[in-house]
Amino acid sequence: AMPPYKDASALVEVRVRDLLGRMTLREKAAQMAQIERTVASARALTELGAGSVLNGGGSAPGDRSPACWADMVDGMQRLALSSRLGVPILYGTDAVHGHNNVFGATVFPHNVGLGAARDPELVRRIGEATALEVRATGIKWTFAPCVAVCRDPRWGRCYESYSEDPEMVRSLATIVTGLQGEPPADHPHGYPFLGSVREKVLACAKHFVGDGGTDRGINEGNTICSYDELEDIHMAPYLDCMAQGVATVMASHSKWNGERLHSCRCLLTDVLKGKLGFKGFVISDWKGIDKICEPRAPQGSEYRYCIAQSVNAGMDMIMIPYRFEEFLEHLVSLVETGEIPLSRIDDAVERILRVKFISGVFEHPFSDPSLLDIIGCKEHRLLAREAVRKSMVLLKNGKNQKEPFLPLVKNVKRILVTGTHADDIGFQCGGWTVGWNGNSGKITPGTSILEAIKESVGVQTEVVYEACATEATIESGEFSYAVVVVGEVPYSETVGDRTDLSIPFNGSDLITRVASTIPTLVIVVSGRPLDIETQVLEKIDALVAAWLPGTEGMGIADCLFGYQDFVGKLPVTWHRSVDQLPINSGDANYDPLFPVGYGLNMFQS
Ligand SMILES: OC[C@@H]1[C@@H](O)[C@H](O)[C@@H](O)c2nc(CNc3ccccc3)cn21
Repeated sequence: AMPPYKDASALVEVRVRDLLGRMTLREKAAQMAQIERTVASARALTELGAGSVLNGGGSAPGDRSPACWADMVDGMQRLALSSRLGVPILYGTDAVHGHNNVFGATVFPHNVGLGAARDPELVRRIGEATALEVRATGIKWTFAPCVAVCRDPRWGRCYESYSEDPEMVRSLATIVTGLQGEPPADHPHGYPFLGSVREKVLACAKHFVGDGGTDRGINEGNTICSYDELEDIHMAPYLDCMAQGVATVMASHSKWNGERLHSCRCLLTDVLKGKLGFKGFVISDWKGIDKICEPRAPQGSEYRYCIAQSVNAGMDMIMIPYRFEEFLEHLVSLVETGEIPLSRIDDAVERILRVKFISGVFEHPFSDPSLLDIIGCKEHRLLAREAVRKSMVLLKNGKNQKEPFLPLVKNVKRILVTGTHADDIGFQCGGWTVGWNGNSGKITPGTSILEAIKESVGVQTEVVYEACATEATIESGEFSYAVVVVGEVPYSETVGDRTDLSIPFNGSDLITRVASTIPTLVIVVSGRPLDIETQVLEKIDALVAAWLPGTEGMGIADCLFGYQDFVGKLPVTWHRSVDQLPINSGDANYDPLFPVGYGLNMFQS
């Protein structure tokens, strides 16, 4: 007869119990390992039975086409299914603003822009579209949403946070339902959920907990606050994710009052699994356990100790990603010596198997080619365009109260478009796009801001474009107005940590040169507020924060030319000077350049 764990009609917990009972200690330990795709060999997947595979940011197969991805994942699955018990892998990827590693995928605005749009239903629909594009490549798990509450824009991951306001972050946790599907009303609290095998993916709430609150915004740094503050500001969004049946949680590299999250039993086990009742599994971040021995010993050393500390603290799956066999030897040995109780291993594997059974991967282990052409489809790009439009924040509109500068007039004779970010898809997508840190240029199909402006103006209008307008051009006269598009180059994680938030590439200088002669709209393409000096702000006629809009630049033009009004409001404080940081709504003597919630419509000025 068919063993219960292979019986799709059996209860999940019955299947978990049956399979767990058949596994050797080594097979259990292997299920707790997540390895990188470049080391996912037949030995790792068939002989040793690693539980999960991921691609690190930017790591991609072949020409990174959708078909290439699906073939890769299916190939790995076939290897896993040939293991002794035929336990399929869960393949995970960072689809954090669309399926951003895949060439041709729809790239949505990063989270800070969605925070400006403040539309929970829109975010749910983005989750739905993202899930479909991820499933089209045979992948069933994304390391999203990041529910960080960013309290200091010097943090390199500020743009991955919806807002500095925990209530705003909580309201946008609806992406979990978009990604996973809506659990039934009687769904048990904390239990993982997945709606449809074909169209939904497992989500991962990250990074637990306090990643956005580190001192001076230092990535992987130390969040110094009381337990109440940690709970009220940084932990609150996890309740909303769990209420939607989020299947996995990723631990943060950061520390809380000096205690490293990756080995913090209190927060990972007593709070998350105990008090909050989380029944999915907790995964480490990339080489996250390697740092546990610091500062006593260099990261990556004392691996056995790091494994023991982390697993005993409640880590269920380790994103190793390269030292799999070493990990396996140590973990088996640690259980044999009793340094890690077998009951802890059984708890971890039970959680992992529970999520795997829930995900349907036992019944549907392979990709669904019929979904392939949904990647980057028109409908998803229109959804992204709507998100871009709703994320635009109008910060200045006219030099005096009576005459709004926007909407821009379409049928004018001649306009100037200039700035480093006017015609660069890579820049407008930001980090975690095709490459881990993102790139510049035509990295994937999309519409740049310049192309969107050209598409929107009248046929007689001459659009003059120079990345860095020369004096000769500026003085050549007859420009009805200029659009200066400046901002930050793409970055991710620590690479994005800044103490200086001035506009790169001498953006302020370009703005001043243009605005001295021509009526000027400035668009800032950035993952966070940048320094706008008073004299620059006074010189320009209008200012729009575009955040990191992704591939659908038309959404920006929709607002600039008045097809739709501006609805975006600041999700983060726009500081006057970095000397004020950290500065958050609710602070005493809160004196920002623009407060959280600020945003004009085009009739205001
Ligand atoms: O990509 C997996 C995780 C991601 O989900 C986490 O949010 C993030 O903290 C994270 N950082 C890395 C490190 N990525 C990396 C990429 C290229 C070279 C080396 C490391 C991996 N990951």
